[in-house]
Amino acid sequence: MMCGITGTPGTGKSTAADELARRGHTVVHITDIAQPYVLGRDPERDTQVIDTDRMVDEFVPFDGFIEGHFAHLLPCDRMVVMRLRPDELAARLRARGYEQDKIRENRDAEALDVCLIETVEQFSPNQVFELDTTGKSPVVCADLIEQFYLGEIPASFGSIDWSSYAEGSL
Ligand SMILES: Nc1ncnc2c1ncn2[C@@H]1O[C@H](COP(=O)(O)OP(=O)(O)OP(=O)(O)O)[C@@H](O)[C@H]1O
Repeated sequence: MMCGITGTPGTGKSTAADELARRGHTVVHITDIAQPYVLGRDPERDTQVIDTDRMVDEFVPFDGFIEGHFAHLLPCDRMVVMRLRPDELAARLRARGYEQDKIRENRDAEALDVCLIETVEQFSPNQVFELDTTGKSPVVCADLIEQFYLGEIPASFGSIDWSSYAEGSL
């Protein structure tokens, strides 16, 4: 059983995944396997361009958690989409030193459910768990992810509406 953990940058994916690793689960961070697939840099978006097609083709599934923004492209059995209220997300990205444009792009993507939509397009409803992390500690987030992984809580998504946060001033 391989469970993907995806979400907008800053929602706490790697922090929760590190907690799962501390509990003894096998955890792979996509950032640790992506290097051979880097095609170059997109200066406008200040991000690396990854050959995701080749990465997906060469990926070998395993038992555990695969964490990262592209996890929903991989052959996961279950998917967790981590969410964070957009104003909180913007504050976190500001604290990380992100440029205003990048904060706005990610805040708006979170407000408009971009990651969730991409995930539900790839998986069936009984595979997707949308986790609102707002106000939850990394330990509580890891607890909920673990319970979903073990089948102790059901798939669910679609109850969040943060559209009013999109395109507002920062
Ligand atoms: N549940 C939480 N509560 C409060 N702060 C958190 C929580 N989870 C993560 N953080 C903090 O938020 C920041 C972003 O967390 P993290 O790096 O885990 O996000 P991410 O989704 O993996 O981001 P990226 O996709 O850019 O790697 C870090 O400073 C981290 O300490």
